[in-house]
Amino acid sequence: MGSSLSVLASIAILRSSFNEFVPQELRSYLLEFSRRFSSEHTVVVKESHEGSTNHLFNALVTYLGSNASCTSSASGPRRLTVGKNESMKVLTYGLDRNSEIVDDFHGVPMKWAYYTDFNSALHYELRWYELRFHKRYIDMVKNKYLPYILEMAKKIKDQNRVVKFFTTRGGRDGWSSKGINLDHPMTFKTLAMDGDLKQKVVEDLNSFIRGKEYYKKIGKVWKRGYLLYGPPGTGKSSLIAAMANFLNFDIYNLNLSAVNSDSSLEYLLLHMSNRSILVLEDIDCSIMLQNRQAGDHQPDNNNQISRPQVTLSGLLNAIDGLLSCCGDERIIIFTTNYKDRIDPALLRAGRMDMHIYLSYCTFSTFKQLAANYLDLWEHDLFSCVEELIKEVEVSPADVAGELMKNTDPMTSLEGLIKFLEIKKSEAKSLESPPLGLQGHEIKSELDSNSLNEKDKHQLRKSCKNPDSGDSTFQNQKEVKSPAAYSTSLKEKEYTIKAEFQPILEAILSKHGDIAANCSLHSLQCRSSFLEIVCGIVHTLQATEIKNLQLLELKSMLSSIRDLESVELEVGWLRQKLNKIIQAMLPVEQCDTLQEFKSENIQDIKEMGRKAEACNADTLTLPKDTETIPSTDAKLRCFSHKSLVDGLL
Ligand SMILES: Nc1ncnc2c1ncn2[C@@H]1O[C@H](COP(=O)(O)OP(=O)(O)OP(=O)(O)O)[C@@H](O)[C@H]1O
Repeated sequence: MGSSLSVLASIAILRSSFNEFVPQELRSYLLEFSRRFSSEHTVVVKESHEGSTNHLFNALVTYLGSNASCTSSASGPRRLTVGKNESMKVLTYGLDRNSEIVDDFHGVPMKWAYYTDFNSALHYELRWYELRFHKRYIDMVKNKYLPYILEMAKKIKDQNRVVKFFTTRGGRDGWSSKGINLDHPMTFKTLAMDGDLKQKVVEDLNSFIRGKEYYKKIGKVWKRGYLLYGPPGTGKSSLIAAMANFLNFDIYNLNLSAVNSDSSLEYLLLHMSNRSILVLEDIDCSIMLQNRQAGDHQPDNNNQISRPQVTLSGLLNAIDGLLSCCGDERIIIFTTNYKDRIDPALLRAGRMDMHIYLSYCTFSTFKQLAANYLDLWEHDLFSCVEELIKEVEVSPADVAGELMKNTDPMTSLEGLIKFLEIKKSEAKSLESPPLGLQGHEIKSELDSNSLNEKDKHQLRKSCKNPDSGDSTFQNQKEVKSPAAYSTSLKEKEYTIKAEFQPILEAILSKHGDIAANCSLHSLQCRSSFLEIVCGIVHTLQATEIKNLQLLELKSMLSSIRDLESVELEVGWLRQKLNKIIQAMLPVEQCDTLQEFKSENIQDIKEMGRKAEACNADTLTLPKDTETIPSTDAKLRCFSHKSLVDGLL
């Protein structure tokens, strides 16, 4: 055994010395001569092929390098190169020049050697691989082995590459050029998800990845869509990171509201790489798609030109039109806090293949979080957490936040229990609000986009009867205490006057984040604008309609138009105001007519006196033109009279 090894070693040394010391021309000649009498076939793979990069050569660098790093037998190479590339997660190996390796393919030895030669005239290093195998395997090499190398090299690269994160701010600007490394540590192991949902997602991803042939067979583009929905902090972004880490797919995060046309969207999609995840977060509020099907520039009903954006049809085409065929292994993910606000066309099967609901924290989710954060699988306090968590709605993010506060399990769990108890009492106080107007009443008043008969009746009544107290908007003093809303306001992060907080909460809970699409980016500016909205609602609530001046309402309307010009979604308030103004117009007219009437009664009396003085009836008008009313005046007098009569 020992002697045969030393013979093999000597042969290897002789061969490499031959390669190193015998000039290339002579080597080629001798090799060519020996091949004539050999049963072996040789295939040469050069670095460049027909003037361009040879992908097979690059695949061999990866494939043979990976094989060489695992081979420790005598068939392995004598010298290896090793390095760490920025785009790779691991060390990568390669054959050093004049090294050889034998790869076993279905029991057939495939003998590889790597050579280099420096061309001093061109100052260029030629590099190539040579494969030697028995002649009878020529078909196997051509049809199976070489394609296998291409596929395996791709797999090895895909497994080891660093996941990148790309983002964009505008369409034509394209994606951030190199992307940044996605260092998100979330994996399916650390992601807390209920029951077998996690398993189902993993299986779905696996069958998608393995499904290339299947997709080809059924004539479907190799892509998959997921809709992730659920309250804030339930793990939608974490699930995306876990998917990207699991598949080693790059993430392309697209803020649709920053893309200003369908063609810009096309441009972005065409410039995404394969094996990537396109993420459209908060799809319900990143863009108003429903009414934007006709074109990029859609004037709204106030004759204002809205900022050009992507249309619904543009987005649909991007997801499953011809455009979607321009890539392979693509995943598209929509996230939303409000599934019901998404156009059904976007959700149908084939576009969004799997709808995944991320729920508030359950006991099972909590246990996974406790294992992650505290290395804790059982504890006496778990039963207490289990009882509380059934009764309150807290997100995994909230629970994770509490568990992170202390590394001591007991202190951490006690902190969490305290937090859950506070949440529970907050929820109770919301269920039984103080006397007077309740939050949902404000909501329902603000909700109705059109005045129904009851509204009109109430409006008329409140205009006629100042003391009825039955106005459309109730006094703000009666609204729930701000404390009851503090948590959700904190989540939205807007900072506004304390007195407006309940109003903002009511607005956000009904209409969602109306500032989500706002063209102003800082929270401070958005908060100031939201404060204006709250101010208008407050005035409407606190003032009897009869005391509101038309002028004041019109000035509110123009403020709302300004707010809409910075993309604040206050259409609901504009419509309400318009209705109020329209309903108030007859009242205003009535006031004018009253004034008109009393003026004309004076006129009529005056004319009567003049007629008596002239000793003539009202139809025989005085000759004196200065005292005779003009035809216009007569007509006015009659029409006033008829109007006055009508009013009296
Ligand atoms: N299911 C979960 N498993 C593990 N950690 C979680 C989970 N959900 C939330 N977290 C923790 O809470 C943080 C915030 O969660 P994440 O951003 O994923 O929620 P989200 O649903 O995307 O929220 P939003 O709707 O506000 O964007 C995460 O960084 C993670 O630490």
